[in-house]
Amino acid sequence: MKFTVVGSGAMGLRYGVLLQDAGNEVDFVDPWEPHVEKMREQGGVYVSRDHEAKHLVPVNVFYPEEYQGEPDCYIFFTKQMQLADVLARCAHFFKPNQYAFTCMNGMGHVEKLLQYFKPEKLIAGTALVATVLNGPGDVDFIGARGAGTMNLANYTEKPDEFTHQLVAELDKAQFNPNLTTNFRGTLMAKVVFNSVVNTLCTMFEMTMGEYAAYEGADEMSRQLIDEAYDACERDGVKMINSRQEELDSVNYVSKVANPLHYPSMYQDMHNYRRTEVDYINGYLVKMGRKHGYEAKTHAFLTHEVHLAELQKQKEKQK
Ligand SMILES: NC(=O)C1=CN([C@@H]2O[C@H](COP(=O)(O)OP(=O)(O)OC[C@H]3O[C@@H](n4cnc5c(N)ncnc54)[C@H](OP(=O)(O)O)[C@@H]3O)[C@@H](O)[C@H]2O)C=CC1
Ligand SMILES: CC(C)(CO)C(=O)C(=O)O
Repeated sequence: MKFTVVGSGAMGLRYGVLLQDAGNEVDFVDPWEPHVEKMREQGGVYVSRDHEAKHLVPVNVFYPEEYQGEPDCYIFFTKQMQLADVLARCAHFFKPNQYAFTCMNGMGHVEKLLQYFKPEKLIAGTALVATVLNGPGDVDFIGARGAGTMNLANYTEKPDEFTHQLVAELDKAQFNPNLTTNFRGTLMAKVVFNSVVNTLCTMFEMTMGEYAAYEGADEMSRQLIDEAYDACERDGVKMINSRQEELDSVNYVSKVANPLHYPSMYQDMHNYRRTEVDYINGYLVKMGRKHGYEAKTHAFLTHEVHLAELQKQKEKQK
Protein backbone atom coordinates (compact mmCIF):
# COMPACT_ATOMS: atom_id res chain seq x y z
CA MET A 1 0.00 0.00 0.00
CA LYS A 2 1.12 3.58 -0.54
CA PHE A 3 0.86 5.99 2.40
CA THR A 4 1.73 9.65 2.87
CA VAL A 5 2.10 10.83 6.43
CA VAL A 6 1.04 14.45 6.87
CA GLY A 7 2.43 15.77 10.14
CA SER A 8 5.65 13.84 10.57
CA GLY A 9 6.32 14.58 14.23
CA ALA A 10 6.56 11.90 16.90
CA MET A 11 3.47 9.85 16.02
CA GLY A 12 3.58 10.45 12.27
CA LEU A 13 7.09 9.03 12.24
CA ARG A 14 6.11 6.08 14.38
CA TYR A 15 3.26 5.07 12.08
CA GLY A 16 5.17 5.88 8.89
CA VAL A 17 8.45 4.19 9.82
CA LEU A 18 6.77 1.00 11.05
CA LEU A 19 4.47 0.79 8.01
CA GLN A 20 7.55 1.35 5.80
CA ASP A 21 9.36 -1.46 7.71
CA ALA A 22 6.36 -3.71 7.06
CA GLY A 23 6.83 -3.29 3.28
CA ASN A 24 4.66 -0.29 2.39
CA GLU A 25 5.74 2.72 0.34
CA VAL A 26 5.68 5.74 2.64
CA ASP A 27 6.30 9.46 2.06
CA PHE A 28 6.44 12.06 4.81
CA VAL A 29 5.15 15.63 4.58
CA ASP A 30 5.82 18.24 7.26
CA PRO A 31 5.86 22.02 7.41
CA TRP A 32 8.36 22.35 10.29
CA GLU A 33 11.52 23.60 8.59
CA PRO A 34 14.26 22.63 11.10
CA HIS A 35 12.83 19.09 11.18
CA VAL A 36 12.60 18.64 7.40
CA GLU A 37 16.03 20.19 6.84
CA LYS A 38 17.61 17.99 9.53
CA MET A 39 16.15 14.80 8.01
CA ARG A 40 17.39 15.80 4.57
CA GLU A 41 20.86 16.66 5.88
CA GLN A 42 21.28 13.38 7.81
CA GLY A 43 19.56 11.23 5.13
CA GLY A 44 16.65 10.17 7.30
CA VAL A 45 15.37 10.16 10.85
CA TYR A 46 17.19 8.85 13.93
CA VAL A 47 14.93 6.32 15.65
CA SER A 48 15.44 4.96 19.18
CA ARG A 49 13.38 2.48 21.17
CA ASP A 50 13.06 3.41 24.86
CA HIS A 51 16.11 5.73 24.52
CA GLU A 52 18.27 2.91 23.14
CA ALA A 53 19.45 1.40 19.83
CA LYS A 54 19.48 4.79 18.06
CA HIS A 55 19.78 4.23 14.30
CA LEU A 56 19.19 6.11 11.07
CA VAL A 57 16.09 5.22 9.05
CA PRO A 58 15.99 6.67 5.51
CA VAL A 59 12.77 8.59 4.82
CA ASN A 60 11.43 10.60 1.86
CA VAL A 61 10.37 13.93 3.32
CA PHE A 62 8.70 16.90 1.61
CA TYR A 63 7.26 20.32 2.38
CA PRO A 64 3.51 20.56 1.62
CA GLU A 65 3.99 22.98 -1.28
CA GLU A 66 6.44 20.73 -3.18
CA TYR A 67 4.70 17.36 -2.70
CA GLN A 68 3.21 15.64 -5.75
CA GLY A 69 2.82 11.98 -4.69
CA GLU A 70 -0.37 9.98 -5.14
CA PRO A 71 -0.87 7.66 -2.14
CA ASP A 72 -3.82 5.36 -1.47
CA CYS A 73 -4.14 6.84 1.98
CA TYR A 74 -2.96 9.85 4.01
CA ILE A 75 -2.11 9.48 7.67
CA PHE A 76 -2.69 12.74 9.55
CA PHE A 77 -0.74 13.37 12.76
CA THR A 78 -0.54 17.12 13.35
CA LYS A 79 -1.46 18.76 16.61
CA GLN A 80 -5.16 19.74 16.57
CA MET A 81 -4.42 23.47 16.37
CA GLN A 82 -2.09 22.99 13.35
CA LEU A 83 -4.45 20.88 11.23
CA ALA A 84 -6.53 23.56 9.45
CA ASP A 85 -3.41 25.36 8.25
CA VAL A 86 -1.63 22.16 7.19
CA LEU A 87 -4.72 20.93 5.28
CA ALA A 88 -4.93 24.22 3.38
CA ARG A 89 -1.25 23.91 2.43
CA CYS A 90 -1.72 20.29 1.27
CA ALA A 91 -5.06 20.69 -0.54
CA HIS A 92 -3.37 20.87 -3.97
CA PHE A 93 -2.39 17.18 -3.87
CA PHE A 94 -5.56 15.60 -2.39
CA LYS A 95 -7.58 13.47 -4.85
CA PRO A 96 -11.21 12.30 -4.46
CA ASN A 97 -10.30 8.57 -4.49
CA GLN A 98 -7.83 8.86 -1.58
CA TYR A 99 -8.50 7.88 2.04
CA ALA A 100 -7.69 9.89 5.16
CA PHE A 101 -6.72 8.06 8.34
CA THR A 102 -5.80 9.63 11.67
CA CYS A 103 -5.27 8.77 15.32
CA MET A 104 -4.80 12.30 16.60
CA ASN A 105 -5.81 12.99 20.19
CA GLY A 106 -8.73 15.25 21.04
CA MET A 107 -11.70 16.25 18.90
CA GLY A 108 -11.96 18.93 16.21
CA HIS A 109 -10.04 17.15 13.46
CA VAL A 110 -12.99 15.19 12.06
CA GLU A 111 -14.90 18.26 10.86
CA LYS A 112 -11.73 19.72 9.34
CA LEU A 113 -10.85 16.50 7.46
CA LEU A 114 -14.42 16.27 6.13
CA GLN A 115 -13.86 19.59 4.34
CA TYR A 116 -11.33 17.79 2.10
CA PHE A 117 -12.32 14.08 2.17
CA LYS A 118 -15.65 12.35 1.52
CA PRO A 119 -17.29 10.77 4.60
CA GLU A 120 -16.79 7.26 3.12
CA LYS A 121 -13.03 7.94 2.81
CA LEU A 122 -12.50 8.97 6.44
CA ILE A 123 -11.19 6.49 9.01
CA ALA A 124 -10.23 7.70 12.49
CA GLY A 125 -9.04 6.05 15.62
CA THR A 126 -6.98 6.26 18.74
CA ALA A 127 -3.49 5.10 19.62
CA LEU A 128 -2.43 3.94 23.06
CA VAL A 129 1.26 4.25 22.23
CA ALA A 130 3.71 6.81 23.55
CA THR A 131 6.25 8.55 21.32
CA VAL A 132 8.63 11.45 21.88
CA LEU A 133 10.26 13.75 19.35
CA ASN A 134 13.59 14.52 21.02
CA GLY A 135 14.21 17.31 18.53
CA PRO A 136 14.41 17.79 14.76
CA GLY A 137 15.07 14.47 12.98
CA ASP A 138 15.25 12.44 16.21
CA VAL A 139 12.36 10.31 17.50
CA ASP A 140 11.99 7.86 20.38
CA PHE A 141 9.42 5.04 20.21
CA ILE A 142 8.43 4.33 23.82
CA GLY A 143 7.45 0.76 24.72
CA ALA A 144 8.45 -2.61 23.30
CA ARG A 145 7.62 -3.37 19.67
CA GLY A 146 4.03 -4.62 19.46
CA ALA A 147 3.17 -3.57 23.02
CA GLY A 148 0.73 -0.73 22.22
CA THR A 149 -2.87 -1.01 21.07
CA MET A 150 -5.17 1.08 18.89
CA ASN A 151 -8.83 1.32 17.88
CA LEU A 152 -10.22 2.62 14.60
CA ALA A 153 -13.59 3.10 12.94
CA ASN A 154 -14.98 4.36 9.64
CA TYR A 155 -16.78 7.71 9.84
CA THR A 156 -19.70 5.94 8.08
CA GLU A 157 -19.39 3.00 10.53
CA LYS A 158 -19.41 0.72 7.46
CA PRO A 159 -15.99 -0.88 6.88
CA ASP A 160 -15.17 -1.38 3.19
CA GLU A 161 -12.48 -3.51 1.53
CA PHE A 162 -9.88 -0.75 1.86
CA THR A 163 -10.52 -0.53 5.61
CA HIS A 164 -9.79 -4.24 6.02
CA GLN A 165 -6.57 -3.88 3.97
CA LEU A 166 -5.53 -0.94 6.17
CA VAL A 167 -6.21 -3.00 9.30
CA ALA A 168 -4.08 -5.83 7.84
CA GLU A 169 -1.16 -3.44 7.19
CA LEU A 170 -1.44 -1.93 10.69
CA ASP A 171 -1.46 -5.44 12.07
CA LYS A 172 1.68 -6.40 10.11
CA ALA A 173 3.35 -3.27 11.49
CA GLN A 174 2.40 -4.52 15.00
CA PHE A 175 0.05 -1.71 15.99
CA ASN A 176 -2.55 -4.27 17.21
CA PRO A 177 -5.51 -2.58 15.50
CA ASN A 178 -9.07 -3.18 16.69
CA LEU A 179 -11.73 -2.18 14.14
CA THR A 180 -15.02 -1.01 15.63
CA THR A 181 -18.30 0.21 14.12
CA ASN A 182 -18.84 2.91 16.74
CA PHE A 183 -17.11 6.07 15.48
CA ARG A 184 -17.80 8.62 18.21
CA GLY A 185 -17.68 6.09 21.06
CA THR A 186 -14.25 4.95 19.90
CA LEU A 187 -12.81 8.45 19.62
CA MET A 188 -14.36 9.74 22.85
CA ALA A 189 -12.87 6.87 24.89
CA LYS A 190 -9.40 8.28 24.17
CA VAL A 191 -10.53 11.88 24.75
CA VAL A 192 -11.69 10.82 28.22
CA PHE A 193 -8.41 8.96 28.84
CA ASN A 194 -6.35 12.00 27.77
CA SER A 195 -8.58 14.38 29.79
CA VAL A 196 -7.37 12.59 32.90
CA VAL A 197 -3.83 11.49 32.22
CA ASN A 198 -2.47 14.14 29.85
CA THR A 199 -3.94 17.05 31.76
CA LEU A 200 -3.06 15.98 35.30
CA CYS A 201 0.46 14.83 34.40
CA THR A 202 1.01 18.17 32.65
CA MET A 203 -0.26 20.25 35.60
CA PHE A 204 1.80 18.33 38.13
CA GLU A 205 4.84 17.74 35.88
CA MET A 206 4.81 14.02 36.48
CA THR A 207 4.98 10.76 34.57
CA MET A 208 1.92 8.60 34.04
CA GLY A 209 3.30 6.07 36.52
CA GLU A 210 3.81 8.74 39.19
CA TYR A 211 0.23 9.94 38.79
CA ALA A 212 -1.30 6.46 38.89
CA ALA A 213 0.76 5.53 41.97
CA TYR A 214 -0.76 8.39 44.03
CA GLU A 215 -3.23 6.95 46.55
CA GLY A 216 -5.91 9.48 45.57
CA ALA A 217 -5.50 8.94 41.82
CA ASP A 218 -8.51 6.66 41.37
CA GLU A 219 -10.78 9.17 43.09
CA MET A 220 -9.48 11.99 40.88
CA SER A 221 -9.71 9.89 37.71
CA ARG A 222 -13.21 8.72 38.59
CA GLN A 223 -14.46 12.30 39.08
CA LEU A 224 -13.16 13.30 35.64
CA ILE A 225 -14.43 10.11 33.96
CA ASP A 226 -17.90 10.55 35.52
CA GLU A 227 -18.18 14.16 34.33
CA ALA A 228 -16.93 13.23 30.88
CA TYR A 229 -19.38 10.35 30.57
CA ASP A 230 -22.24 12.56 31.82
CA ALA A 231 -21.43 15.01 28.98
CA CYS A 232 -20.96 12.28 26.33
CA GLU A 233 -24.15 10.45 27.24
CA ARG A 234 -26.18 13.67 27.06
CA ASP A 235 -24.79 14.15 23.54
CA GLY A 236 -25.90 10.66 22.50
CA VAL A 237 -22.42 9.07 22.36
CA LYS A 238 -22.52 5.32 22.91
CA MET A 239 -19.28 4.80 24.84
CA ILE A 240 -17.27 1.66 23.98
CA ASN A 241 -16.10 1.19 27.57
CA SER A 242 -18.01 1.28 30.85
CA ARG A 243 -16.81 3.93 33.36
CA GLN A 244 -15.00 1.20 35.32
CA GLU A 245 -13.29 -0.08 32.13
CA GLU A 246 -12.13 3.46 31.37
CA LEU A 247 -10.62 3.74 34.85
CA ASP A 248 -8.98 0.34 34.40
CA SER A 249 -7.52 1.55 31.10
CA VAL A 250 -6.10 4.70 32.76
CA ASN A 251 -4.46 2.49 35.37
CA TYR A 252 -3.19 -0.19 33.01
CA VAL A 253 -1.70 2.21 30.46
CA SER A 254 -0.18 4.38 33.22
CA LYS A 255 1.07 1.70 35.58
CA VAL A 256 1.99 -1.14 33.24
CA ALA A 257 2.37 0.03 29.64
CA ASN A 258 3.97 3.50 29.93
CA PRO A 259 4.81 4.32 33.58
CA LEU A 260 7.85 6.45 32.65
CA HIS A 261 6.10 8.45 29.90
CA TYR A 262 5.31 12.16 30.11
CA PRO A 263 2.17 12.53 27.95
CA SER A 264 2.35 14.60 24.77
CA MET A 265 0.57 17.54 26.46
CA TYR A 266 3.36 17.70 29.05
CA GLN A 267 5.93 17.67 26.23
CA ASP A 268 4.18 20.66 24.59
CA MET A 269 4.05 22.61 27.86
CA HIS A 270 7.66 21.76 28.65
CA ASN A 271 8.71 22.97 25.17
CA TYR A 272 6.78 26.28 25.58
CA ARG A 273 4.17 25.30 22.96
CA ARG A 274 0.39 25.56 23.12
CA THR A 275 -1.36 22.41 24.33
CA GLU A 276 -4.36 20.55 22.93
CA VAL A 277 -6.41 21.08 26.13
CA ASP A 278 -9.24 22.92 24.31
CA TYR A 279 -9.73 19.84 22.13
CA ILE A 280 -9.70 17.44 25.10
CA ASN A 281 -11.09 18.77 28.42
CA GLY A 282 -12.40 21.90 26.67
CA TYR A 283 -14.24 19.75 24.12
CA LEU A 284 -15.99 17.83 26.91
CA VAL A 285 -17.03 21.12 28.54
CA LYS A 286 -18.55 22.40 25.29
CA MET A 287 -20.29 19.09 24.69
CA GLY A 288 -21.92 19.25 28.14
CA ARG A 289 -22.91 22.90 27.77
CA LYS A 290 -24.84 22.10 24.57
CA HIS A 291 -27.16 20.14 26.84
CA GLY A 292 -27.17 22.48 29.84
CA TYR A 293 -24.66 20.31 31.76
CA GLU A 294 -21.60 21.87 33.37
CA ALA A 295 -18.50 19.60 33.45
CA LYS A 296 -17.06 21.77 36.22
CA THR A 297 -13.80 19.95 36.89
CA HIS A 298 -12.94 19.80 33.19
CA ALA A 299 -13.72 23.54 32.86
CA PHE A 300 -11.47 24.30 35.83
CA LEU A 301 -8.65 22.14 34.47
CA THR A 302 -8.91 23.78 31.05
CA HIS A 303 -8.39 27.17 32.71
CA GLU A 304 -5.52 25.82 34.80
CA VAL A 305 -3.69 24.54 31.73
CA HIS A 306 -4.20 27.88 29.95
CA LEU A 307 -2.86 29.73 32.99
CA ALA A 308 0.18 27.47 33.01
CA GLU A 309 0.66 28.11 29.25
CA LEU A 310 0.66 31.85 29.97
CA GLN A 311 3.26 31.44 32.70
CA LYS A 312 5.44 29.37 30.35
CA GLN A 313 5.23 32.12 27.73
CA LYS A 314 6.46 34.67 30.33
CA GLU A 315 9.25 32.29 31.36
CA LYS A 316 10.30 31.90 27.70
CA GLN A 317 10.51 35.67 27.20
CA LYS A 318 12.82 36.15 30.22
N1 LIG B 1 3.26 11.72 21.26
C1 LIG B 1 2.45 10.76 21.68
O1 LIG B 1 2.84 9.88 22.47
C2 LIG B 1 1.04 10.70 21.20
C3 LIG B 1 0.48 11.74 20.49
N2 LIG B 1 -0.80 11.62 19.99
C4 LIG B 1 -1.40 12.70 19.20
O2 LIG B 1 -0.84 12.70 17.90
C5 LIG B 1 -0.91 14.03 17.34
C6 LIG B 1 0.48 14.46 16.89
O3 LIG B 1 1.27 14.59 18.07
P1 LIG B 1 2.85 14.32 18.14
O4 LIG B 1 3.22 13.33 17.13
O5 LIG B 1 3.15 14.06 19.57
O6 LIG B 1 3.39 15.74 17.66
P2 LIG B 1 4.86 16.39 17.76
O7 LIG B 1 4.90 17.26 18.97
O8 LIG B 1 5.91 15.37 17.66
O9 LIG B 1 4.93 17.25 16.46
C7 LIG B 1 3.94 18.15 16.04
C8 LIG B 1 4.54 19.51 15.68
O10 LIG B 1 4.95 20.21 16.86
C9 LIG B 1 6.09 21.04 16.57
N3 LIG B 1 7.24 20.58 17.35
C10 LIG B 1 7.44 19.33 17.80
N4 LIG B 1 8.56 19.24 18.51
C11 LIG B 1 9.08 20.46 18.55
C12 LIG B 1 10.23 21.01 19.17
N5 LIG B 1 11.08 20.26 19.90
N6 LIG B 1 10.44 22.32 19.02
C13 LIG B 1 9.58 23.09 18.31
N7 LIG B 1 8.47 22.61 17.69
C14 LIG B 1 8.23 21.33 17.81
C15 LIG B 1 6.30 20.95 15.12
O11 LIG B 1 5.44 21.89 14.46
P3 LIG B 1 5.45 23.51 14.60
O12 LIG B 1 6.85 23.96 14.40
O13 LIG B 1 4.51 24.00 13.54
O14 LIG B 1 4.95 23.83 15.99
C16 LIG B 1 5.78 19.52 14.83
O15 LIG B 1 5.53 19.36 13.46
C17 LIG B 1 -1.52 14.90 18.43
O16 LIG B 1 -2.91 14.99 18.26
C18 LIG B 1 -1.19 14.13 19.71
O17 LIG B 1 -2.04 14.43 20.77
C19 LIG B 1 -1.52 10.47 20.15
C20 LIG B 1 -1.01 9.42 20.85
C21 LIG B 1 0.28 9.46 21.48
C1 LIG C 1 -0.63 8.98 27.01
C2 LIG C 1 -0.58 8.60 25.57
C3 LIG C 1 0.78 8.12 25.15
C4 LIG C 1 -1.52 7.44 25.36
O1 LIG C 1 -1.01 6.28 25.77
C5 LIG C 1 -0.99 9.78 24.77
O2 LIG C 1 -2.03 9.78 24.17
C6 LIG C 1 -0.17 11.03 24.79
O3 LIG C 1 0.98 11.05 25.26
O4 LIG C 1 -0.72 12.03 24.31
